[in-house]
Amino acid sequence: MASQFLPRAVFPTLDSLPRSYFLGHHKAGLSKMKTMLNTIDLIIECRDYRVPLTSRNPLFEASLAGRQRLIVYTKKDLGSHHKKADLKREQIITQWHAPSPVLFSDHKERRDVRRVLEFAREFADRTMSLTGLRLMIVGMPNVGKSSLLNALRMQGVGKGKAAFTGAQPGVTRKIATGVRIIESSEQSEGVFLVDTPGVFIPYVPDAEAMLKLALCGNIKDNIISPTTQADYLLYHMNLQSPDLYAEYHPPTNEVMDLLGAVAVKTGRLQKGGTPDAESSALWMIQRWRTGNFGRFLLDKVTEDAFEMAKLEETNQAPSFHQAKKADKELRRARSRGRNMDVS
Ligand SMILES: Nc1nc2c(ncn2[C@@H]2O[C@H](COP(=O)(O)OP(=O)(O)OP(=O)(O)O)[C@@H](O)[C@H]2O)c(=O)[nH]1
Repeated sequence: MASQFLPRAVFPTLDSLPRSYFLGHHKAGLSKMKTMLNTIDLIIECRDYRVPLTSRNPLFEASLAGRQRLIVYTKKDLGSHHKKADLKREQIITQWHAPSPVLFSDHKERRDVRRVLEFAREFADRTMSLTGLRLMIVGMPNVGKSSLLNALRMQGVGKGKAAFTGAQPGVTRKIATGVRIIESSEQSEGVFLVDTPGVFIPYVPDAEAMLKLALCGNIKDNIISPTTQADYLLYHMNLQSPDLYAEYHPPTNEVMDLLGAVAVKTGRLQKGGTPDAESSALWMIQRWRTGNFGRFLLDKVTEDAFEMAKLEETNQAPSFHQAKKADKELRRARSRGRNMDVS
């Protein structure tokens, strides 16, 4: 009888992974956001549905504190199957943030976009500002801010794209002028939404969190080796079901075996017919990011998970200075060829 496949219960800790991706335009964007706060009536903070704990950026808590905020979990279509368990999970996430309002969105789903618009409309009606309401959309790089803005504008005022979007982070580099998403009415001059550049966490103490953010596309694909990301994806796919990759390989914990099979099946071969592991890894990652290798979360959602994560963050949080120093040391060590990551 064939032995039963056992997925890895934990992913090995990769201490050598970079933990920072805090770029110049992130810092500049955040400073500018702070100076604009007194002209903003409501913040829409976007987080990724697949990583509801990990895509929270503590910088926003510190910098935008005291402002009214709507939290929108984007890319719902990549994590939800619209089943009972998904609704239960969404209830738990909503409770994490009480009393702040929370919505879940797929930018292509009219109903989800309408809910965000309705929230903005009601907020505008309550505020009764004669000069119009100004909203600012913030969040990690590539979380879907500009896509949501475009969807809100299309549905709200029937106008096309106002912001560029793209599959890699860093498409929006500067804070734009507000775009109208709701027409003026008797009560107000309408609602305007200001797009902002994505801002990454200055230092991510947990290597696994960095892998999650890489897989979700919050950092560029060349920061962490694609084969390491694919290995982490394989770890999660195995926890869901090895059937997710059944057309390529039988259940396995060996990423190179799977990548070899993917390379052969998709024609990703180098000279002499050797499998191109890196390009196969990138292909796998892209496929998952478009919902074609399983739709699932990388964070575990439980009632107390949010409080626990915040507590851990307080215990772990190094200062900005420490974070920068640690990252510099790491980069130096990597360039000397020590502490290479597993791939
Ligand atoms: N499946 C799915 N993809 C989405 C959704 N929202 C955005 N995306 C995709 O995610 C990628 C990033 O979207 P953007 O809107 O450019 O993200 P951003 O947050 O503005 O990115 P930065 O400019 O880096 O800050 C694009 O490829 C979008 O098509 C969503 O709800 N579902």
